Amino acid sequence: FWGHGAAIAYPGCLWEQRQGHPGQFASLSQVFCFPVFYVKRTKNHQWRCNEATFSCSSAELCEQWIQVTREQLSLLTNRPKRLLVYINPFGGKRRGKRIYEEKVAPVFQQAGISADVIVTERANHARDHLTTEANLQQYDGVVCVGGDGMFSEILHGLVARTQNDNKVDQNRPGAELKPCMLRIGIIPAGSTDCICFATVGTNDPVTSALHIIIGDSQPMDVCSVHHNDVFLRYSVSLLGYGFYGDVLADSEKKRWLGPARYDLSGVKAFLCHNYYKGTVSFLPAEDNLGHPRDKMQFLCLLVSKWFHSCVAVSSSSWKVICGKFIAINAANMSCACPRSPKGLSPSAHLADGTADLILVRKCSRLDFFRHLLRHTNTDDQFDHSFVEVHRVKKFHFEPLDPQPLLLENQSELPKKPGFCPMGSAQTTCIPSAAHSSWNCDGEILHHAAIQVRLAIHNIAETVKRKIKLRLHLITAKVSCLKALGKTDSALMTHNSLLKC
Ligand SMILES: Nc1ncnc2c1ncn2[C@@H]1O[C@H](COP(=O)(O)OP(=O)(O)OP(=O)(O)O)[C@@H](O)[C@H]1O
Repeated sequence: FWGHGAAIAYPGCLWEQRQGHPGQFASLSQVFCFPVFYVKRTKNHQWRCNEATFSCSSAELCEQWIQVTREQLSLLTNRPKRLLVYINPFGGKRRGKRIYEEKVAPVFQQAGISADVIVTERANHARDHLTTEANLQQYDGVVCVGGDGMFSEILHGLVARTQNDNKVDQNRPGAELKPCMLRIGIIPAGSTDCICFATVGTNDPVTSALHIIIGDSQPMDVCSVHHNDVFLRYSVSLLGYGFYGDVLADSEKKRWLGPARYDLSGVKAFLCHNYYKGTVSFLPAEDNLGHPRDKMQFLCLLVSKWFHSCVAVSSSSWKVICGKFIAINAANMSCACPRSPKGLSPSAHLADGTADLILVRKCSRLDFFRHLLRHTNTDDQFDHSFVEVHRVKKFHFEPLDPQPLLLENQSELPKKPGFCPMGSAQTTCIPSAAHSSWNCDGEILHHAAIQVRLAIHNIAETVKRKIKLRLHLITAKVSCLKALGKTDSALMTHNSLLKC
């Protein structure tokens, strides 16, 4: 079972089974069996839970197998045993609770995972609970049942809690933030679920549950967004000004429409064809971190980056671009979703300490349509004279005209009841036609002028963790075979696994 997937749970029971031969009377014989549940990869990156039944000729051998398997599984320390689950009952088509109860809870139970479930009662309930109340010591991870907005809420809660516990002031622009020790699992139950799609490759609750059970992990970069040295929010996927900001701002007024609101607001923003004047300045990433138009495969680049990151490469200097922009997008990850399987920036990486800054300058409506259309097919969306893309470590945006009214110490314009910003001394502005708003992972930021920098990233840890997991698997199988006296097979497994 190691070859095709990883064993996830086994009740370790023995039972009697009737055996017969075709055309003969079924004879009653005692066979000792034990089931092993394992992950099977199906099409489109989806995973399913399968069961294999192993039979042994004697009870002792069966017991021995169960014990050895149990011991080996207990060595896989990256698998969670206790989880804290937050369900947004209002995300997407409002099916979060049902999805969890019908598709996820049974698999967790089968894998012996205990879960404390909190169904949120208001926006930011999960964030506040994580920041102040939750006893995080007793959990191996936090699970988000909802969409990108809910994920962002949980991320903010966890990051804030980690900084508070480590006495780091997250509001200070240059603060060295501490990475979070707890992992966040995502069960897709929102409208777009872009973060789940970009990390797992599909929006399927059972697949996500299985990834959580076997302890898969994928570190991510987290960007911090400030306005005049005041902290606004963190971002892990998309920061979009202009087109994507306008789509979000309009779609928030149509929440009652469900996921269809994005289509309607998208068409409206496209027909409005607004452009915004301003200055973008950015610090380009080092050359060894690749370019957004590279066609290199994700994993190869990730590993090569890890090696290259050991070599000191001098940083370039800041670059400044002024102009009229239809869209300014910063993608921390590909931002792929079912409608745009390649995403906004197909070769953006999840944990390399950079973001891809995409500038779409003022162009005709038809040209912009051609650019948008390329997000849905295999053509290169950057291959237009009015589009430029840079891999960056930091960037600032300043609108040409200063924003009109700033109301000190008031909360940001509410996106929905109960929404309040993360920063302490917030300043608020009223959006005007000369300015768009920023779409920060699906949340609106009304400040046009922002400063963005990569705040947390830990690529070396990923690679280390993956190597460690592989070694565990090899040793587990070899020990199983040795325990059963199959030394030759153990040696063969050891050699063949080491080769791959
Ligand atoms: N009980 C609740 N009542 C109202 N709002 C909530 C509640 N729980 C969470 N929220 C808020 O709902 C917002 C949207 O939730 P979520 O991201 O799950 O769904 P979505 O917006 O439909 O999906 P997506 O973000 O993928 O487009 C989140 O920003 C979250 O803060």
